[in-house]
Amino acid sequence: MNKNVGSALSARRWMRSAGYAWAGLQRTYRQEANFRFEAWAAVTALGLTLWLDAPLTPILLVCALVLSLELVNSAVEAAIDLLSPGPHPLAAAAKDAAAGAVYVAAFFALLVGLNVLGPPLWALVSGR
Ligand SMILES: Nc1ncnc2c1ncn2[C@@H]1O[C@H](COP(=O)(O)OP(=O)(O)OP(=O)(O)O)[C@@H](O)[C@H]1O
Repeated sequence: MNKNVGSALSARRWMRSAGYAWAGLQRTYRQEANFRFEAWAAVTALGLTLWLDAPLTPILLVCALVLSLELVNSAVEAAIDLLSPGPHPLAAAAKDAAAGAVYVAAFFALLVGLNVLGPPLWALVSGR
């Protein structure tokens, strides 16, 4: 196959996959209150980081981790609801573990946030 035709096809495939991913993000944002809360918490944390001129990389990483895990948690919930509409101990185990992953990430994200943003915020409010 001509090299240019090949790259045009992969670019089109990539655009189509990105479209599905964007639809997944929008659907999760509409349907999951936790995802909306975490998305706005991430926007706030990033805004504060830029305003305080604090290190951006750890905040970017923990925001990406929490939001990605919430998306995976939503995917697990949807798959379990499809596969096991009635109660089942394995369905509970899968959903609880996926939810646990989000909480572990959120807990450590909170610690990173306090560690990175706490000192400059404290200096600002205490006037030091
Ligand atoms: N099919 C099932 N069988 C057994 N237990 C289930 C089942 N579905 C849900 N559960 C239990 O209920 C809990 C809540 O599940 P649910 O699907 O309602 O998620 P949720 O708490 O509404 O999450 P979110 O708020 O993110 O949508 C699960 O963690 C699990 O313990």
